[in-house]
Amino acid sequence: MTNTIYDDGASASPARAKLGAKVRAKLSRNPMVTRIANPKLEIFGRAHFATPQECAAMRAMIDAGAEPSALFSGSSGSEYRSSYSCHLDAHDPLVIGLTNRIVALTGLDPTTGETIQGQRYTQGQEYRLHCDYFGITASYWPRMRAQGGQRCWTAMMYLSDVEEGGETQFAQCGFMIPPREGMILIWNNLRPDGSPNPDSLHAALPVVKGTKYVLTKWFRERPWTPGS
Ligand SMILES: O=C(O)CCC(=O)C(=O)O
Ligand SMILES: [Fe+2]
Repeated sequence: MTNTIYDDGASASPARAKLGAKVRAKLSRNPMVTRIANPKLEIFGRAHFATPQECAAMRAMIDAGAEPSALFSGSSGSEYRSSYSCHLDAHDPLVIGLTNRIVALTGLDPTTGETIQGQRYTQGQEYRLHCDYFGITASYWPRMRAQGGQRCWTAMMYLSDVEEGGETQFAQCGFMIPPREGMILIWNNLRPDGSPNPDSLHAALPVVKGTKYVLTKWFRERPWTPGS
């Protein structure tokens, strides 16, 4: 007899649906949070989540730590994501404080959150269309599955305005969001039933003028254990 482990990474999941409902409820009752009305995607925004001083400090952290972005698969070509990125030091007091605030805002379990990633896009740099959830046919999926499973929610904060370009475009949903310093976006990469939502497809459009800085924190369905 073989041991078959049922892989629900690409299907509906009551556990992920429950997680989605919890975060949705928490964000929906926060008067500082706005839901961006769209039938295809659950996405919320909160302006001035971080102060200009905090944003400046985090931009400096990214400038100090930036190295060319690595994509998981490595197969999409170097032009796929041309920004510079780094993992922020999880022991830095500012990073700890911000992480705590993101957790408080969303109600997500802090143990499910990946390390915050900082990214910087200079003129012409972009992050082409992609989904944040994992495809279960990808070579890295078995490892990602063991290390916390699907990415459910994305919290992304703009650390700068951008003079021109650099919008976050949700291509299937017909809208894009211009970067505003201090604003955080939180979206569900899954449908209400916990299955991956292809309409969460998004891109960081090329920066035309100026420099764009963002922080991204992805949350998994289970505690994140990168070392396992
Ligand atoms: O920089 C952006 O606007 C989008 C970033 C993004 O999609 C990500 O970090 O997953
Ligand atoms: Fe993304």
